[in-house]
Amino acid sequence: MPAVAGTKRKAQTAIDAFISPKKRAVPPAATSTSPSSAPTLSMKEEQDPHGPGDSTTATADVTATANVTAQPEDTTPSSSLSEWKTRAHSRPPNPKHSDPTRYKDSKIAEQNGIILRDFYPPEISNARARKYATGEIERPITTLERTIRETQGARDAIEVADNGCVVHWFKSDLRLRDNRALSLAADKARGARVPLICVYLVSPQDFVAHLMAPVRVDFVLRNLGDLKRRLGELDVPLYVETVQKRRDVPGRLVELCGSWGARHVFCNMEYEVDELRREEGLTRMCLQQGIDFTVVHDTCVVEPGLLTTAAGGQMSVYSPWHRKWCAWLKEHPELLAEFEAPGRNPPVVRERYGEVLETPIPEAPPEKSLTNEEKERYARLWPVGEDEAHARLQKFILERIKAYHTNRNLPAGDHTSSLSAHLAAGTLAARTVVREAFRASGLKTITDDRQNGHMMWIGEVAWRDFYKHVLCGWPYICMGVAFKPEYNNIEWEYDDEKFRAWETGRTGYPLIDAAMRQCHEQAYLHNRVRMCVASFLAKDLMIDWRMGERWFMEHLIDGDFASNNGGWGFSASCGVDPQPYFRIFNPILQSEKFDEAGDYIRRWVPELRDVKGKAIHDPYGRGAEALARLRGYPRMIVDHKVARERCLRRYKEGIGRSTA
Ligand SMILES: Cc1cc2nc3c(=O)[nH]c(=O)nc-3n(C[C@H](O)[C@H](O)[C@H](O)COP(=O)(O)OP(=O)(O)OC[C@H]3O[C@@H](n4cnc5c(N)ncnc54)[C@H](O)[C@@H]3O)c2cc1C
Repeated sequence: MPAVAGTKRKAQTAIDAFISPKKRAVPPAATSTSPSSAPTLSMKEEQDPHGPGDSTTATADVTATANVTAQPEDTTPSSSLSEWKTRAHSRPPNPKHSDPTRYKDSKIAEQNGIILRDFYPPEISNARARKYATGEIERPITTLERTIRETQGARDAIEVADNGCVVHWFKSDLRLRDNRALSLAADKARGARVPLICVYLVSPQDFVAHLMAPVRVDFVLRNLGDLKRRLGELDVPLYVETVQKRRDVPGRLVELCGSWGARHVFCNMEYEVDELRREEGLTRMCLQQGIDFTVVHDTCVVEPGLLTTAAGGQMSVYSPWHRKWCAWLKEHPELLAEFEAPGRNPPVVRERYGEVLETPIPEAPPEKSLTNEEKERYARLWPVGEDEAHARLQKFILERIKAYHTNRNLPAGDHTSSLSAHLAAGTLAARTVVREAFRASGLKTITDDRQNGHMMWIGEVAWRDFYKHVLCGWPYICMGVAFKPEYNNIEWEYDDEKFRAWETGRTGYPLIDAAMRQCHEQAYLHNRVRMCVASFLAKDLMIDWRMGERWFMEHLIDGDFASNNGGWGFSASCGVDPQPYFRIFNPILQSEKFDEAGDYIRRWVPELRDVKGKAIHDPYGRGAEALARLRGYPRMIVDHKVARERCLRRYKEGIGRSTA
């Protein structure tokens, strides 16, 4: 990893925790210069012919390398449950997918829209998942880090062309301030007295494969508009292009670099399996074309892999991990140092790259577009841009962070930061928010003190780091299976009617219904109610948690694979450091405890607005039946007591089954 001026950074040891015992020989460095045609990423012969290593969601157990091509062709998206289920899968079956040592028989997951077979093979087998956990199969981050090391010398030898430029590739880091890769790119450009050019490639297939909600696509595109304007003020072009097939994204990037005379591309690392594999392939592919592709850690405060047990093992329990996270920051305060934003480009940029400066931001692809009404509503609710993100952060720190430890669990009112959409899109860095909250705390060190609002909040941001660390260490969670393999044997329900009641907020449990309706309206939910609705789907309805995981991704403005998978795993008890399976949220008690006065329910469930007192939590059971019936509020679709017993039985049976 290149060092960054003013911020001592060390990356290599970080990765040692993930390095598998197997080491490959160093391949000879390629030295050719500018590309004549766009290369594409490809698959090894052992890989799935239907998809490249990819995705932020139910991903393939496949590995992309440079120089081959393979990608799914058809990606017609579908968003409703019935569409998922009626979808015809015309592809001929792949015999490898019936190999039980690699893959499970995925019919149920496929038919219920959990595994997108247009992009990915079936979910992997438990035995194969364990091989990732032990490092027997090399983890994608290990492969990428190894490739970075192996190519370092050859990449360092590449010089900036006299009439060229340096490129920063934006992905989920849509900001100028405190952006590590952008800062490195700007440094390089300044040192060589050449312009900095920025690029963002819109990939509709990635939006579909990664289940990106239309509202999140809209948020990204609106942010790109703001980013382009801000960069434009510095004469830095932001080139945005839609690349229809995601397999063409790497090749197109290389092609653009060739046409701009760029021999250096910088970007920040994303930790989902597809992205790690794509970047690994790109590092080699670029080198073959004489381009130095530099991918660096940025999205976490403490990068994945740095924190291990005393014996060097991976950590899967949050509390001890968090204590280490705090200690690490005490020892390495430079991790909170701000990266410098880019300065003005030299005037030559207008002459040479004038056309790039003028390119527009494309519309959302049709399958991910919003109605005009939705566009206006979300633009009002979720203004974009890094200035907005910083203003939100400062307001939260000034007004609410102090009481965060006492109020954070209350969904009514405004007690949390609502910064998750900005952290997911990268308009704000996690490092920035931790630095600012720490500064405001007036404390000398960051601690795990849960009685202090500032520290409690920083601890929540640490959960975000934790789940990304888990994703790197146990990459099979990207492959359609639970963190805890034995929980893959639980018998789930696939009941359309009940799922529909859940997603439309008509379960008859007021808190659950309020939450789901808020999600439709705002594309956002408070953490407490996320846990409640997730627990209700998985434990009261016994519906496969992965259907809820998908639904969240397709509806949230802050959809983030690692945090979403972590949250669902926590609530359904099959994830990393979850609540025990026998702890089953009682939706009425949760309602009484966290929305005592019923304000949250009354806001989102208008049928119950006039219900008085405690009846708000259970109108049919507590004397408000006539009013609830009159207003058309449904009766409970399951009896919690009965559902609880069924859940305990199913979990026990599932966990007790063979885990092969
Ligand atoms: C089932 C379920 C699904 C979830 N899906 C997502 C998701 O797709 N994207 C997402 O960003 N968060 C997700 N979360 C975590 C959490 O609910 C949200 O981050 C939080 O509610 C966002 O609101 P806020 O910004 O006001 O958070 P604050 O309370 O202000 O917290 C500050 C930041 O810390 C991070 N954070 C807080 N809690 C968590 C947590 N439990 N796990 C990981 N990061 C956390 C977020 O980045 C958040 O913006 C999920 C939680 C559950 C239980």
